[in-house]
Amino acid sequence: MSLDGSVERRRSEPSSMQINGSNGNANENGGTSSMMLYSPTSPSPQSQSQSHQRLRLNPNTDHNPENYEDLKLEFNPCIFSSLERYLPPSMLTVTRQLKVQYMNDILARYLPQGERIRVQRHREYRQKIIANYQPLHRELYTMDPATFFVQSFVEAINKNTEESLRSIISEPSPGVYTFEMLHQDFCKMLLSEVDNFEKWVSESNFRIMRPNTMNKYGAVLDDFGLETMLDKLMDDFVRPISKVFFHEVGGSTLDSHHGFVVEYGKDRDVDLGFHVDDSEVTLNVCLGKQFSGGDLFFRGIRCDKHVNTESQPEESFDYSHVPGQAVLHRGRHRHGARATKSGHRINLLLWCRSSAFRELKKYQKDFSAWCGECQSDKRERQRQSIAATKRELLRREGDNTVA
Ligand SMILES: O=C(O)CCC(=O)C(=O)O
Ligand SMILES: [Fe+2]
Repeated sequence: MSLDGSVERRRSEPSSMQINGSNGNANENGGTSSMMLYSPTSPSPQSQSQSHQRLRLNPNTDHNPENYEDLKLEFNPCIFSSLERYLPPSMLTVTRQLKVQYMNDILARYLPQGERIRVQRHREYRQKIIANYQPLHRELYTMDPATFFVQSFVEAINKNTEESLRSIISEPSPGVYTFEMLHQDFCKMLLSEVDNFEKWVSESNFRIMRPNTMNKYGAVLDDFGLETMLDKLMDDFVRPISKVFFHEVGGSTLDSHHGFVVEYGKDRDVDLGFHVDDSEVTLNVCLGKQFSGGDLFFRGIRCDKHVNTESQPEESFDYSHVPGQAVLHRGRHRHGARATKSGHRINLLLWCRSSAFRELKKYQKDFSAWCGECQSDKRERQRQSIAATKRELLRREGDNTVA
């Protein structure tokens, strides 16, 4: 594949696309609300033996679920109370203990023990940070649109029409959307909070998890208390935009996120190899500071099957970061970041995911609604079918003439 030259040189496995996943906390909370409504495509031996354990497709809203808070359970007690409404009628009258067993078996099928241990460890990791880290700017931890965002952005979101969104958003290349978003004061404040966090990390010798599998520097904002604020950012700001521009990849059903900062420059990461994100929609906003270089390069949108296919010249697009300005793109839009040549560049990333879209994707083969390669395959099939029809018509015409 002809990728960006500098990226090919830097990476040890240049021929295959990297999937940039989060470190240790991938999709931790994505999917719990809808997963139990679907059966796995190929059931494990364990799940086959338990295939009699079926849940209702829709919750029984007349049923009043039990409280499980007093029990020591492997999963959060709230999940049991919610899940109880999905139990088959015969299970609603059995003892609480039997219900727990039944639901526990079902939940265990979806979250294997290794995964549960990892989630538990990550929860403990976060608790350790929250118990010891003293935030510098408490006002960052609660969403305040008037101080976080520029006025034009808030107004367009408040109007919440396609027209108002289009009035502030540009699409310099298909599928790449840019707009003025963050207030300079907010950028400065977030930069100093990140500095403060990193100072605490180094002074306390705390071993932190980096944001993803490709960056050696940067920090996960969700891990030091900003999760609730970033949830609001996704729910109230990214989702309304994604509903309009990324509907076909679950833009209207984004329900979990991974929020972090990446850092480039001297003593930090230099560039970022060609990759796709573990997200349906990615929000990338430059926070500053002074820098040169660091452009994003895009090379077309692809589904899993076509992720390593050639890109077309018209799919190449370079974007220069501007502090405060947001770039919004599909996670499957192949991209990377060129070397930051001088100064220090820090960007806020919010990988937004849709558990509903991920479930649906398992049953789909044709992604021509958004994958560039599926689209050209489809065009080719249509071209061949038209050519075959024309040949057939000509043949019949010939037959008629002879007759
Ligand atoms: O450095 C950038 O701006 C890109 C970061 C990115 O693509 C990512 O973290 O997934
Ligand atoms: Fe990325």
